[in-house]
Amino acid sequence: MSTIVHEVKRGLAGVVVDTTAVSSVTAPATGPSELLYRGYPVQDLAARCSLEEVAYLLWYGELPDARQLAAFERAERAQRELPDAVVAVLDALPVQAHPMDLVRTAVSAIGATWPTLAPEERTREDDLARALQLFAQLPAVVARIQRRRRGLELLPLRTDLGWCAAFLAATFGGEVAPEVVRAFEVSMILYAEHSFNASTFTARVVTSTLADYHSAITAAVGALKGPLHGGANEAVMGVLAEVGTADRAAGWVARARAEKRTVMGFGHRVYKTGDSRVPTMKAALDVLVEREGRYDLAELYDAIESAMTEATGLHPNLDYPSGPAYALMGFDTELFTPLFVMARVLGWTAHVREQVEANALIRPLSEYTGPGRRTIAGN
Ligand SMILES: CC(=O)SCCNC(=O)CCNC(=O)[C@H](O)C(C)(C)COP(=O)(O)OP(=O)(O)OC[C@H]1O[C@@H](n2cnc3c(N)ncnc32)[C@H](O)[C@@H]1OP(=O)(O)O
Ligand SMILES: O=C([O-])CC(=O)C(=O)O
Repeated sequence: MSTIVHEVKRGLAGVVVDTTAVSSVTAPATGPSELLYRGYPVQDLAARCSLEEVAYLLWYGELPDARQLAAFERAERAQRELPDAVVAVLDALPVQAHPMDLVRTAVSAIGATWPTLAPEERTREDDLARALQLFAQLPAVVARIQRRRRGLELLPLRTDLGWCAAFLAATFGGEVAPEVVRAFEVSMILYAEHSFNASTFTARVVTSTLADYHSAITAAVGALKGPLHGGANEAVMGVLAEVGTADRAAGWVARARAEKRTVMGFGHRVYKTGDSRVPTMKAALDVLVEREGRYDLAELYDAIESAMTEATGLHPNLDYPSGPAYALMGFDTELFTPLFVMARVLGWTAHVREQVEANALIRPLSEYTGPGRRTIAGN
């Protein structure tokens, strides 16, 4: 009997599994990397567009004109209130449950308020209606989780404000300063999409079985929770707290290296010369540092980055600046990855549709390494 030996690509590293027109990540071995959403550099989108415009771009392929944007915003604002059934599910769960567990449950519960369609009944319009409702309602879910954790009275989502400003107002109350809203919006635009990362790939795997939209997104939330992926923005705060002060950074990094520890917020599967999104997010963080006078945090941030790059050659990824930025905005650390979900639902949706429209079941092979053929004892 001949044994077939497959070439094993652990972690699918370097494997191109499909095409995509949603975004491109260019990461040369030397020189700067680049991220384009449907052809537009993400830095330009972050500088010039609202999150709603970026949502439209990712889902429809083009930036909206004024009329299209107004209609999109109107439809989004009209759906911000959570269905009673979803509120009941969320409020029945422990207040101190991890917010990612609550968000994952909320996505699934929102999905259960929609009818299940046979695969042949599924349409692009219906999926995008589900996606728009989820995008509109995630701010209510996350604001509710944050305020319940703090024992604060819940606030309704205002409909006279854009998605970012309405979310921040519902989370923190009162008028949120425009520079804080802008820093938050930049983070959302940077987090919105990143090709075949683990959570997006998860959404595509689930979609490839012809499962529904909310099943794909619920699974993607689960994949994002892990600290090697979206959970790193939460875990970065542990690194900053452990190091404590800038003068301790070099010694801490040397010890982490000796202990072969993974330092959260550094390294990337694709970017090896630096994450193209980091400078834009660092500039947003700097605005918040200036506003809050937290120069100690900025010094600590820089000291860890320098020590890591010098000792390991690893560069920060987007989670490194976004973690402290969310802390300075006033979110609990456990809320950081749910914020990532709120943005990445845009990219997941675009990929779900791309997968549906040119589907091939995703089912790789494995190389078996267990015992050879054997007989059950006594037979
Ligand atoms: C928005 C995002 O999701 S970005 C990613 C967020 N995740 C993190 O910040 C978690 C920390 N980073 C990591 O664990 C990794 O860099 C990953 C998982 C992101 C990428 O990992 P991979 O592509 O598999 O890189 P790989 O593990 O091959 O790393 C190459 C080498 O660098 C080391 N390395 C990579 N990242 C780190 C890190 N953050 N800290 C310490 N060492 C690291 C690895 O141990 C490995 O060393 P070795 O060759 O001696 O074994
Ligand atoms: O692409 C990746 O592997 C992780 C990442 O940066 C993202 O999802 O934004």
